[in-house]
Order: sequence, then structure tokens, then C-alpha cells
Amino acid sequence: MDLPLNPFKAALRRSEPLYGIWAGFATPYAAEIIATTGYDWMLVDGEHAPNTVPTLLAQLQAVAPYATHPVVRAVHGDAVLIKQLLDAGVQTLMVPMVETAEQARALVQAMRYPPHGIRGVGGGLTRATRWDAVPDYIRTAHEQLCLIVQIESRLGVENAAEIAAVDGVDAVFIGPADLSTGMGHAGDASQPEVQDCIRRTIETTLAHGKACGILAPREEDARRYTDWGCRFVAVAIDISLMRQAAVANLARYRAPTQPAIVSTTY
Ligand SMILES: O=C(O)C(=O)C[C@H](O)[C@@H](O)CO
Repeated sequence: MDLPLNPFKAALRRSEPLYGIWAGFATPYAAEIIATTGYDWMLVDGEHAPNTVPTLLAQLQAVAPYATHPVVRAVHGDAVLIKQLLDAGVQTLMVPMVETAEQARALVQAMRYPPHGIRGVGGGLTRATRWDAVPDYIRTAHEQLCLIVQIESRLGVENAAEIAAVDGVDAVFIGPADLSTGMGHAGDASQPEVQDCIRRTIETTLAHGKACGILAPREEDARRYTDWGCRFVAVAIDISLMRQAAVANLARYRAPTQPAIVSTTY
């Protein structure tokens, strides 16, 4: 069989925005539900959701029949973990807290086989090669792999040009929560100096011919970042959507201040 294509990587080169959703439930069942809703991509979060390599694999398998593309965020940029994720069939990998070009180059190396990198060969043991059904995987894998590095610190913003320039970095994704918190604004990305960093990072990334993305669950933020040039925007978080809907639904019957009648005491 042919090496599965990466339509997300190809779409990053187009001009229309790609709308995504954070998938934080860490279960294949919830991931599959999300995959049926029509978003262009979903972020399967291995950083802050309680995921492991096997749970990420199960979610990849669950969403495989659907058009929504799974972007998997690793908990960190360790080359050994990246090897396992790629072997499990991750095509688009996001790595948090990349602050230097050196870190970005190490990530590219982790995703490439020698002589271009250090990725170990899993061959017929791996889902990535479809258990060896894909011929010539070693020579062609990099064509369909996509690396997204997260810039989410002041240092990362300062080094954005060098990071975006790294050959093999396909896109930059801004983390507004970590960026604003690291700048002393406790998750408030609306602060002018945070907005300035976000805008500069977008402009710098685009100037290096790379796509830029961001998490923006509030509509006005999503529209502004899209106007500023963001190509892929996560406009929702599944867990937040469920909680907001549950709270709003109950509020139709009972005031939010009124305690639950049935309560569990610890
Ligand atoms: O800094 C950010 O913003 C992100 O990287 C996304 C957060 O980690 C996300 O988990 C918020 O829910």
C-alpha cells in the first residue's frame, strides 16, 4: 500500500484558515465523536490530558476513518518518545515549549532517519509502516511528516525567526496561556505586551514562509489572529464545550448559586 498522505501538511500551504478543536478527553470514544463534527483538525493532547502512547494510538485508530486530521501534542520533545509516537502512526506532531533553533533542529533530527537524523528503525513492527505494507517507508516517511513547534515563552518569541527558519519545521503554534503566564499575566493573553508578542511571532513565522497557528477558543480572538495571518486556529476545547453546555443546561432549571440537592460529602 502507499504511504498514507498527510492532507493537513498539504493544506497548510493553502490560504484558507484551518479550524481545529482541542481533544482532551484522552479516550478513543470521545476522539471519534469529535472527528465526526467536521473540524479540519483536532489536537490530541499528550501534554495536559492524561494520555500515554497506547491511549494516543487508540485515538489515532478511532479517528482514522474520518477527515478531521489528528495533530498529536507530545508531552515534551524527547527523541525516544517521538520515535514511539511516529512508530504508532503520528503524522503531525506538535512539541511544546520550543525556545531555541537548536531545540527545533533536534526535533527535526528525531523525526528523520539517518543520515538526516537519528530516528530508530521500527520497520515491520510499526503501524507507521503499516507493518511493512508501505514500501520504501524509510526513504519517504519525512515527506508526509509534519512538525509543529510551540512558541510559548518570551525566549521563544525572541528566537522566533531562528526557530521558524529551521529546515524541517513546518509550522509554529503559539501557546497563549503559557506565554501570558510566563510574562507575569497569569493566563491573560489579552494584555497588550502579550498581544504584541503574539502578533510579532505570527509575522516572523510568516516572513520565513512557515504557517502559524494558535489556540483561541473565544471567537473575537480567533478572528483577530486569523486576520493577523494565523493559518490554523483551534477554536474550541472539547472539555470546555461539554462543561459549558452542562452548566448552561442546568441553569435553565436552577440558579447557579443554589446548591445541588443530592450532595456527596467527603
Ligand atoms: O499555552 C497554551 O495556551 C497552550 O499551549 C495550550 C494549553 O496547553 C491548553 O491546554 C489550554 O487548555
